[in-house]
Amino acid sequence: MKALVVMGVSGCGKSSLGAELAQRLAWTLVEGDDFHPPSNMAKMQAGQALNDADRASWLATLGGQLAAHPNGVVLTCSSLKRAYREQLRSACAGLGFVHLQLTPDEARQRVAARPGHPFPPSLVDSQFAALEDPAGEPRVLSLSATRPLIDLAADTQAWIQQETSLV
Ligand SMILES: Nc1ncnc2c1ncn2[C@@H]1O[C@H](COP(=O)(O)OP(=O)(O)OP(=O)(O)O)[C@@H](O)[C@H]1O
Ligand SMILES: O=C(O)[C@H](O)[C@@H](O)[C@H](O)[C@H](O)CO
Repeated sequence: MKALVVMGVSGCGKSSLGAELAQRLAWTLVEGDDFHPPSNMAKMQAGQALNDADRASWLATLGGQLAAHPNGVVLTCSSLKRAYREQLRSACAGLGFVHLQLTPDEARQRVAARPGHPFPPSLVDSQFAALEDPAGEPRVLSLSATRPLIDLAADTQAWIQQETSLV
């Protein structure tokens, strides 16, 4: 496995774990949020949740990013719905997903504690409404997002090794 998506609702820790993993694995880090079209950023800043149409071109761009880094890539991307994950899988065979799970209250607290961040706490509920649990899909690791970052990174690394040795 040379490509991994760190997924989950806003505030779950995608950027934190993604950066840690990219450094440990010496893989390229692709921050999904950096690839939103300006219209998506404007919508979120205005307190409106993104819909399928808003996310479609963004996911296509992110699929291109995965394919562009065959030597190892960690992508941070909410990937809330199964169809979104399928779109990314179709761009990158063998793609793995690490799902950082936390409760709505925990997510709200984390998002509220980040003043200046473009994603408003008022949108957290819409993230949970859109979320389709990836458990049971191929190559998915679900972890509790409230565990220490170094433990999350270590468990993910062990899982990648295990998945890779099965190929
Ligand atoms: N394992 C952890 N334990 C405690 N706090 C954490 C952990 N991981 C991240 N955080 C904190 O939670 C907040 C959100 O983290 P981060 O920005 O990485 O989430 P995110 O999923 O990338 O969010 P978004 O998608 O909204 O950008 C930050 O303040 C971060 O320091
Ligand atoms: O699919 C989505 O609704 C978006 O990707 C959001 O999750 C945000 O981009 C991100 O969490 C903001 O920081």
